[in-house]
Amino acid sequence: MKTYTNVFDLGDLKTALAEAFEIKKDRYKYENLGKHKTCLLIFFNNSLRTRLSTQKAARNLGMDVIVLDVNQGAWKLETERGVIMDGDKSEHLLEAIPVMASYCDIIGVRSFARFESREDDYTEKILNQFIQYSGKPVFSMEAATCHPLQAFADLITIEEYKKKERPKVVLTWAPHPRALPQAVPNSFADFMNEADVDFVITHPEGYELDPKFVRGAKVEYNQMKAFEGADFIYAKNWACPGVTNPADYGKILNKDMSWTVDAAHMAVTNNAFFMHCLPVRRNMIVTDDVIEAPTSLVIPEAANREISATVVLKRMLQSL
Ligand SMILES: CCC[C@H](NC(=O)CCC(=O)O)C(=O)O
Ligand SMILES: NC(=O)OP(=O)(O)O
Repeated sequence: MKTYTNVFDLGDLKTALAEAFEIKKDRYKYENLGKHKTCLLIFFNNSLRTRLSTQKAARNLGMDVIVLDVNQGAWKLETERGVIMDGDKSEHLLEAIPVMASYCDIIGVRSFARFESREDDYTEKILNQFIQYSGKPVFSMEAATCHPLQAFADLITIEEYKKKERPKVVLTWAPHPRALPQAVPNSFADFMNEADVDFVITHPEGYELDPKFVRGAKVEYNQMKAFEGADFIYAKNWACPGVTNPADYGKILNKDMSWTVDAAHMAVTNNAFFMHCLPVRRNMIVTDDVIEAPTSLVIPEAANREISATVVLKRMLQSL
């Protein structure tokens, strides 16, 4: 595995799940694979789960780990080529990437959507420069349009808790005070469309996700109708993806609190499990009673981030 940026990089999902459950049984099974190998984790944005779980995964495999918060301590980076660098940015990505790559064997990158240009975000301009100029295997720790480590952990969680062979899984939009990326819902849809589930996406009009990720999923604008009979509810906020109206890309079009997932929503489901990637804005995305209920999986879901990262890093080490 040379890159991990989307579901297709993982190959057959049943095989990937088998590897995940093997690791879950003994997460140190491959502890010698990463001996004298270094994993560099580069963060352009904040993180708790990804920062901790990916370090743990690298250590499970015997790797050394370096964590760099680009905007805290390193030089501010220019990402545009051809720019006269007379401003506040001291270093260009085109030097920084090969320099950083010289100190490690595998690179993880977190670089959220910037909402300045839909084209720059949806062509993964930053992540692809690391892939192109580092010469090392690169995995996404949430880039502009995808968060595949999260979605793989979500799939593992659904596989562990499902009570039927083909569960109904609903991805629901919910309100948020900020304009958040589409990376998490995009990757969740990416994975659910390849998994053996009955997948439904529900959101207000105007929030249509990119067709590249929606693919054959059913889109239902009536949230309560979408929730009927659901086995899993996956809640997330995202800003306008700019599909219906490109000029609205990155905007907040709606803060309708009737989309907040509460007990009345969960009552029409098939006693569904509740999921969210975290961090979550309580009583915006979901009410306290729903996220604290026995059917809430947000903690085991977050714990599975160690497993998804260990599988991905194992495959990258095996490809060195
Ligand atoms: C794993 C999720 C990371 C990120 N979440 C946020 O930026 C939430 C920030 C906030 O709630 O203020 C997102 O929505 O993509
Ligand atoms: N879910 C997730 O990736 O959390 P962090 O942003 O805290 O890493």
